[in-house]
Amino acid sequence: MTRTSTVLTVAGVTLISGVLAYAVYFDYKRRNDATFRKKLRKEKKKVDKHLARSQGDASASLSPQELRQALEKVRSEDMPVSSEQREQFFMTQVGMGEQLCTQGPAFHLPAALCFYRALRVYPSPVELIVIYQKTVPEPVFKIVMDLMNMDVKERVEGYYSTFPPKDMNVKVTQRDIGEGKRKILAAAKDFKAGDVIYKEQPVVAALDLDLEGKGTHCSHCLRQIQKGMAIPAEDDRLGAVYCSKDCQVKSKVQYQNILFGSEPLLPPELAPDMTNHEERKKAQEAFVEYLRNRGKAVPLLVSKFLARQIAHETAKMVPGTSPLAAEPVTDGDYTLYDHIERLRYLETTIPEEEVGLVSEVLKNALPGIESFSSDERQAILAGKMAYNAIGVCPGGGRDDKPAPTDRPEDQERARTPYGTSRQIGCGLYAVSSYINHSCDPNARPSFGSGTAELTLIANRDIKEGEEITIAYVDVSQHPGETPVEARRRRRIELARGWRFACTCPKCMSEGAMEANERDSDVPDQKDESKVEAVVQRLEGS
Ligand SMILES: C[S@@+](CC[C@H](N)C(=O)[O-])C[C@H]1O[C@@H](n2cnc3c(N)ncnc32)[C@H](O)[C@@H]1O
Repeated sequence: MTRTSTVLTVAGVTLISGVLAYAVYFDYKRRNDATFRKKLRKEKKKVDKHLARSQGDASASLSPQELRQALEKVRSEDMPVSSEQREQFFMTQVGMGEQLCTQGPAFHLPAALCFYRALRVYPSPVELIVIYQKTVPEPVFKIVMDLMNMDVKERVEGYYSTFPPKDMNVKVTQRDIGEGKRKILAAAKDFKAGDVIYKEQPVVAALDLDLEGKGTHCSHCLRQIQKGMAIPAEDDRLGAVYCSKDCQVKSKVQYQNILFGSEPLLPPELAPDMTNHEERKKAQEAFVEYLRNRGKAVPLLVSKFLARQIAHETAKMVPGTSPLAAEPVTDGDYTLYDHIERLRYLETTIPEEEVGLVSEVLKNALPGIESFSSDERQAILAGKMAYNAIGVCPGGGRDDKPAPTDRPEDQERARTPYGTSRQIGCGLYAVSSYINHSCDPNARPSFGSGTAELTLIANRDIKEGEEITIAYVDVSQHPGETPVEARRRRRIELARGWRFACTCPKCMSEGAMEANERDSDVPDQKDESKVEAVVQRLEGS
């Protein structure tokens, strides 16, 4: 068997037999996540070393400029769109690559470019790399790996040059904080007090559990619904209702059907219906019961995020899927995973029961997908939601939220200057996740449309380049509270919720004035774990 037929036969099994949607999730993840990138670098080193031991080769001495030029050329080419076109393109490129390989070292680069083009359209790049490794001559394989590394690296490093989108008037930069750097959101132009800095839709949002299923608020955009106007979900174990057809459809295709509905996820021609409907219903009912008993938003946010990612990836592969399912968070090439990957998170563990319930729901919707929701992945996502979610408080929020029964340190908090006790729900926002806290913030989140759409408003004039801050907690001085008590209250809340000791200018200057108190209640910023100990001590005092 020739090399060509080896590549085509092995690869063709997946291509021709129709790609099962979930294969892509794992490859996509690996292509984008840190572990995969590490693996790539290791592979590259191995090949480099081996080539260095063998005789010098023309292709081994390609300069980074030559490589970049070649990569840019491939990137500028149009990609085939339909699955048939992609399949045809793949076959042609692999065939040409194989032929060019036989023409000698001078043709190694063009050969590698053909293999690289084929790799770009292949749904399971990791699998294909393994195949290439076994079938493509080593110097050519090395160039393919170099191209892949450069592409992935530039994609990763180029993120903040296109995100946030220019029309949001902000940028993510870094600020030196002595013992390291902290990411900040900075103004990209001057703003006047009262200006709208930007508006942002959530990546995912969830109603507080006491409102979910009550029929009073839209489960998708969180808008309050007038009595009698709620549109019930067609088929939903959580009892979701919507304010409009638009919200109903978006919710269904982005996550609701996967988590709480009963329609098959893939069309029968792509995959026979693999679900056991009774089991799927049972798994969803168990998850809903858990959500209701736990009463916390984070598991719902995590499961909605996972489902949205699955819907998003599936939509890319399945012709005829609603474009709403693949609706990007921002324009551009970056996906949900790119956005969430860069966010900081709180180290957390989640109950084994919760991991199992979410996995069961996903597995019963699309068998095989459960390995996408490992306990580690769910814990990281939960930590990201807990760290970054913002409380949704239209009109300043509500005052009928049931008082929490958990111990103060176990209560769920979302970042909001109005106080978590006033929110109707919370959301994860790709851009607003980067806003740091200040006890004297220069901006505030507002929900003027009555939905989870966040409008960031300037509290005072802000100069281009200045850091934008919001208050994560209620930083006002309450009636009857001294400034010292107010400072202590907000700092305890910050430490309990997000485990950091606030270093905003207001805390620093007040702290300097209250030097004695600072010694006892402001822990060393280097060791955030000490904050918890301080909080415990303060609680007892
Ligand atoms: C949601 S993230 C904000 C973006 C973050 N600075 C980053 O580098 O990605 C929140 C985290 O930033 C840090 N942070 C935000 N405001 C702070 C403040 N006023 N003082 C100290 N740390 C702060 C804390 O570690 C906090 O948990």
